[in-house]
Amino acid sequence: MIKVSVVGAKGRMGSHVVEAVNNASDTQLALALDAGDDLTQITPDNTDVVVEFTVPSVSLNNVLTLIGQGVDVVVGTTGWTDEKLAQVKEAIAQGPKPDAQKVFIAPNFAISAVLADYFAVKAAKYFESAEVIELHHPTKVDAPSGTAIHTARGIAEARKSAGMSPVPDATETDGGSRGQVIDGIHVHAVRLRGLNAHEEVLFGNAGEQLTIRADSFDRTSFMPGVLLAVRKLAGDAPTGVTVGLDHFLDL
Ligand SMILES: NC(=O)C1=CN([C@@H]2O[C@H](COP(=O)(O)OP(=O)(O)OC[C@H]3O[C@@H](n4cnc5c(N)ncnc54)[C@H](O)[C@@H]3O)[C@@H](O)[C@H]2O)C=CC1
Ligand SMILES: O=C(O)C1=N[C@H](C(=O)O)C[C@H](O)C1
Repeated sequence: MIKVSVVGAKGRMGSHVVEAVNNASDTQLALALDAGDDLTQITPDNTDVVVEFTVPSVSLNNVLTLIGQGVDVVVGTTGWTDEKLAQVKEAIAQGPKPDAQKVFIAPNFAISAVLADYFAVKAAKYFESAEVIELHHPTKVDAPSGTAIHTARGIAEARKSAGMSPVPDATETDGGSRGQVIDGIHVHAVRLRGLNAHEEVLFGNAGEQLTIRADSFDRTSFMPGVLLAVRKLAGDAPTGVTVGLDHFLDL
């Protein structure tokens, strides 16, 4: 049995993870902690893998603490920058198991979203224009979504590798309607009661358009991916920091 502790256990995602861990035949819940709890209760004696779903403002500190505790971590919280990833790598190097520590961060655990992201990167070099629209529930604290940032960066990287010019855009006045520009790709965020987590990637050429859309209607959609990551970390996942569930899929 894989012993799993959950940090952020009272949240929308954390509570689903607690249920998924309790229901799976090869995992058992160790500790379920939330804001105000002492994470140093989590040790290699009681936990094989920690799942962290909290808020972007605290996630880095939680991960650094958990590395210090010598436990492997699956992170679903958003807000990861290159600077934060560098701090995680440094903490691993200075931590109790520099050669064995595993930290896995997924912008999105839903297979639909991971595949949409993958297909978007494949399509990117064939289209002159590309824009990303993410649509979420109105209780989400961050915008744009971590997934949309990841998708935009992937498209930008593919365009750069293909030697493409910037996307065409004749806008002269913009009060914010053109969205946030991430590595040259415009990203738009919608917040609407009734939605859960959705993303559309729009590609355009003269006379044609490709739309790639992923819809997570319910948070249960993330749980197979979370459990896959837990099993990989307890098994043959690489040491160090890995970003993206695509690394654990046969794509
Ligand atoms: N990677 C993925 O597939 C997904 C990622 N997310 C991300 O997961 C994060 C959490 O989302 P939700 O569960 O919807 O948020 P939420 O607000 O429902 O839950 C966050 C939980 O973290 C707790 N928390 C706050 N500070 C804490 C601390 N210092 N230590 C421990 N717990 C603390 C809160 O009390 C709350 O229970 C967000 O960044 C969201 O974007 C959400 C869905 C899927
Ligand atoms: O907050 C959410 O709900 C989600 N957050 C993640 C993100 O920001 O990409 C993943 C998914 O979109 C749901």
